[in-house]
Amino acid sequence: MVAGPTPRGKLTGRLGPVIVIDNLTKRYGKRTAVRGLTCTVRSGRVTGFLGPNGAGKSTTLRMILGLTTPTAGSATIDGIEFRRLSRGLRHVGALLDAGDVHGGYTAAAHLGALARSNRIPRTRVAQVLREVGLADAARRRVGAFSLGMRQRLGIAAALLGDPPVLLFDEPFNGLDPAGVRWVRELFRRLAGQGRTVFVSSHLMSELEHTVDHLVVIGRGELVADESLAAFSARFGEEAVTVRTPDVAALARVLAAEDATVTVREQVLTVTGLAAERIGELALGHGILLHEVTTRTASLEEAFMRLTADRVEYAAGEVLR
Ligand SMILES: Nc1ncnc2c1ncn2[C@@H]1O[C@H](COP(=O)(O)OP(=O)(O)OP(=O)(O)O)[C@@H](O)[C@H]1O
Repeated sequence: MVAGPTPRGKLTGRLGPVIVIDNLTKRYGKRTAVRGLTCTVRSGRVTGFLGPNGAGKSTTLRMILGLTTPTAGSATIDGIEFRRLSRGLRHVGALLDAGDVHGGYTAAAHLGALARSNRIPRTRVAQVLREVGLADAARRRVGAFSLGMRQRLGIAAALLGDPPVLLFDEPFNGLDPAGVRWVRELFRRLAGQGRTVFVSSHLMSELEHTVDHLVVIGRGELVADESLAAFSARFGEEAVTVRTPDVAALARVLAAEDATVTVREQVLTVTGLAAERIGELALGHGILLHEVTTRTASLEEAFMRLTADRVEYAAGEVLR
C-alpha cells in the first residue's frame, strides 16, 4: 500500500519501512561509489546520512530518486521505485544541489514552474516561500541569491508538494547559525508530522542535535546503522588530549599499546588508554608532555575514527 499525502500536517499515522535500500551498488568504471548498501529509512524520525567527502551519499540519494541507475541492487519508496511513483514531488521532495537553479528566474517563477509540472496548487508557492523566510525575495532573481538563500529556496522546492518523504543533501551548507537552527527545527517538525526525513552531511556536528537515527557510510560501504543514542553509548568514550613537542614519537608509543591516536594540528587525541598510563609511557620513553586532559570524546571524533580508513582525502592522520 502506498501512503498518500493527506492535508498539510496530517499524514497517515502509519509507521514502518519507507525507503528500503537493498544491496545498492554503483560503479563508475573501476571506481565503486556505493558498494552493497543495505538499510531502511523509516518514517516519523529524522535519519542522518553521514559520511566523509566522496563516501557515496549523493550517489545514493540520486539512486533513490531514479536520477542515477544502480549497477546492482535497488532503492524503493513504499515498495516502489521512485520513477514508477506517479505523484513526483507530491510524494518525495528533495534538495540535491542548491546551485542547480537557473539564475535568470525569480524565486517565485522557479517554484511556480515546479508546481505546474507536478500539478501542485500555485498557492503553495507563496506558502513555502514564507515558510523558508524568502517571502520578501519572491520577485528577486535567483542569480543574485547568496548560498544560504539558495539553500532556503532548495528547501522550499522540496516542501512544495507537501510530500511524506523528504531527502536533503548537505542542507546546512552556506547557512548562518540562525539558518542552521531553523533547518534543524524544520526537520524535527517534519518528522514529528510523521514524514520520512533523510538528511546527508559530512559533519557529525550538523546532525547530532537533529537526528534520531544515523546511517554512516565510508567509501560507499555501510559503517553504522543505529539510533543516535546507541551510537553515543558505543562511542562516547573518554578521550585524552595530549600536547607534546615530540608528536611522532609519542604517537608511535601509544599506538603500540593498542590505543587509537588521532593527530591533528600537532595535538594528539587518544582513546583506549587512561591519562595516567599515557603519562607513565611518556616518562618511560623520555618524552616531554605539555598537556594531558581527559574528556568525553565528541561524536565527531567517533565518526572520524570510524571512517578513518575509509576517507579519500584526509588532512589529519589516524594511527592504530
Ligand atoms: N558521475 C560520476 N562519474 C564518476 N565518478 C563519480 C560520479 N559521481 C560520483 N563519482 C564518484 O563516486 C564517489 C562518491 O561520490 P558522491 O558524490 O556520491 O560522494 P558524497 O558522499 O556525496 O561526497 P561529498 O560529501 O563530497 O559530496 C566519489 O569518489 C566520486 O568521485
